[in-house]
Amino acid sequence: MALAVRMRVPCRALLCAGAQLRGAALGRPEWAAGGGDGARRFASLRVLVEPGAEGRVAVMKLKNPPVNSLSLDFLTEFLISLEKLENDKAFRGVVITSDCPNVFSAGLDLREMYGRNPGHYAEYWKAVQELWLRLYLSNLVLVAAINGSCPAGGCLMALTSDVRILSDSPKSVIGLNETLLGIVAPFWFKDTLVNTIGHRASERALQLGLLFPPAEALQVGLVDHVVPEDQVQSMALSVMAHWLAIPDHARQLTKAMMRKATADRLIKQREADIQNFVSFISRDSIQKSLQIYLEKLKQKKG
Ligand SMILES: CCC/C=C/C(=O)SCCNC(=O)CCNC(=O)[C@H](O)C(C)(C)COP(=O)([O-])OP(=O)([O-])OC[C@H]1O[C@@H](n2cnc3c(N)ncnc32)[C@H](O)[C@@H]1OP(=O)([O-])[O-]
Repeated sequence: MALAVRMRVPCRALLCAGAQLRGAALGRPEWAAGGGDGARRFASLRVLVEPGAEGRVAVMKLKNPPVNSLSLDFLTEFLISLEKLENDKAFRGVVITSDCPNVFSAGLDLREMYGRNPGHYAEYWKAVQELWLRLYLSNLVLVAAINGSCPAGGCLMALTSDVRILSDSPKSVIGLNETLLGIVAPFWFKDTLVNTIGHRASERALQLGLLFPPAEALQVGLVDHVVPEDQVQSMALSVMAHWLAIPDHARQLTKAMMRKATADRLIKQREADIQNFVSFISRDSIQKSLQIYLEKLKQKKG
C-alpha cells in the first residue's frame, strides 16, 4: 500500500533546514502487505518509490504528468524521497525512471522560469542546484532507466547517474538543448556533460542544442546501453547487480574522488550562481524567448 502525502514544503525550508524535514514530511516508509525486506514502498504525489531487488534496490518513478517537468513541488518531493533512501542503510542502489509514457523528463519547468519574480527564480534555482548536488554526490549507485524523451534538465538528472540505459524508441531523444530555447546551460550542466562525453563532443552538442536519438547517444557515450522499451527496467536491475558486487566503501570513495572537484566548483559559488541565473532569466529578451518556446509547445499540441 502506497502512502500518498500532499506536500508543498517550502524549498527554502527544505534546503536550509533539511535536517528537520528529513523523514518528517513523508513519514517512515510503509511496509507493503506481506512485509519483509524488499516490500518497502512509499510515495508522495509526484514520486513513487518501489522495491527493486532483494531489498537493496529502490525504483524511483517520476510521476509529474504530463511530462515530468521539474517543478518546484516536484523537486521538493524528489529531494525528500532521495534523502530517505540515502539515510536508510537497507538501500544501496536506486533506479530512476518515469511513470509518464514516452517522457523521462521534459527538464526544468518552464513555468517556474517565466513571468515570475526574482525571489521565485532564486528559490527555484537553489532547488535545481540542490537536485544536482544531491544526485551527483550520492553514495547510492544510481542507474537512470530512461524510458522516453530526456531533454535539458531531464538529461542533467540522467547524467548524474552512474549508468544510463535508454529505450530504443524514436521518442527517446536525449541532450542539453538549452540553446534551442535561447537560454544557456550553466557551467555545472556543461561540466557534467564534459565529464561524460568529453570536451569536443560537448562543445558541439551544447552549441547546437543537440537531442541525440538512441543510436547516436550510445555512439557519443551519452548513454551506456540502448535496449528495447520493455527491457529498460530489467536491464537497469541487471546492471545494478553488477555495480552492487563492488564493496560500497571502495566504490563510494572512488565516486567521490572522480566527482568532488566538479561539485566543489558549484559549492564554492552557489550564491553567485543563483544571482547570475536570476539576472539572466529576468532579462526581457530571455523572457521573450521562453514565451515563444512555450507558445510553440502549445501550438504543436493543438
Ligand atoms: C538556464 C536554465 C537551464 C534550463 C534547463 C531546462 O531544462 S529548460 C526545459 C527544456 N525542455 C524542453 O525543451 C522540452 C520541452 N518539451 C517537449 O519537447 C515535449 O513536451 C516533450 C518531447 C518532452 C513531450 O512531448 P509530448 O508531445 O508528450 O507533450 P507536449 O509537448 O504536448 O507537452 C504537454 C504539456 O506539457 C507542457 N510542457 C512540456 N515541456 C514543459 C516544460 N519543460 N515545462 C513546463 N511545461 C512543459 C506543454 O506546454 C504542454 O502543456 P499544455 O499545452 O498541456 O498546457
